[in-house]
Amino acid sequence: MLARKSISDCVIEGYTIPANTLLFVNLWSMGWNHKIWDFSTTFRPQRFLEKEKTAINVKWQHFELLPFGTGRRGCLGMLLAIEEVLIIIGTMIQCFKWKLPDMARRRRRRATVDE
Ligand code: HEM
Repeated sequence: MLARKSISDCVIEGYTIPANTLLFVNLWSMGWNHKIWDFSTTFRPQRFLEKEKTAINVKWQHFELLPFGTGRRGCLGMLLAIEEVLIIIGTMIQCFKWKLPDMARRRRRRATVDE
């Protein structure tokens, strides 16, 4: 959960936020928001590679995607983490045989048909 304190009085989308208010950013809701993401409830990692979305990255500039937070208190380990995740996933793919459990396979088939 991202949390920040407002440093001064401000108005956001018509809501007055007094200085020193603790604000929580609902990242879960942003990730599932169909106004931001097509088929937001479907597991489609390729969405990040698709043409219209390629301009969006995780490096603090695009507020629709904030796995590492943003601003002054954004994740200090982001660049290291991005490298590490690639190595970890690559190693796991190489070293194990992967398959979905039956239930997930059925759900995935249904999701593909719905699209
Ligand atoms: C996939 C891996 C990681 C994810 C998703 C992640 C995510 C996050 C998030 C969401 C925050 C809070 C940011 C905010 O409040 O705006 C954070 C803070 C932080 N992360 Fe990470 N992180 C990851 C890996 C790492 C690694 C590998 C390191 C260090 C080597 C690291 C060091 C830190 C530190 C020091 C903070 C606190 C920054 C501050 O409060 O000023 N993180 N991280």
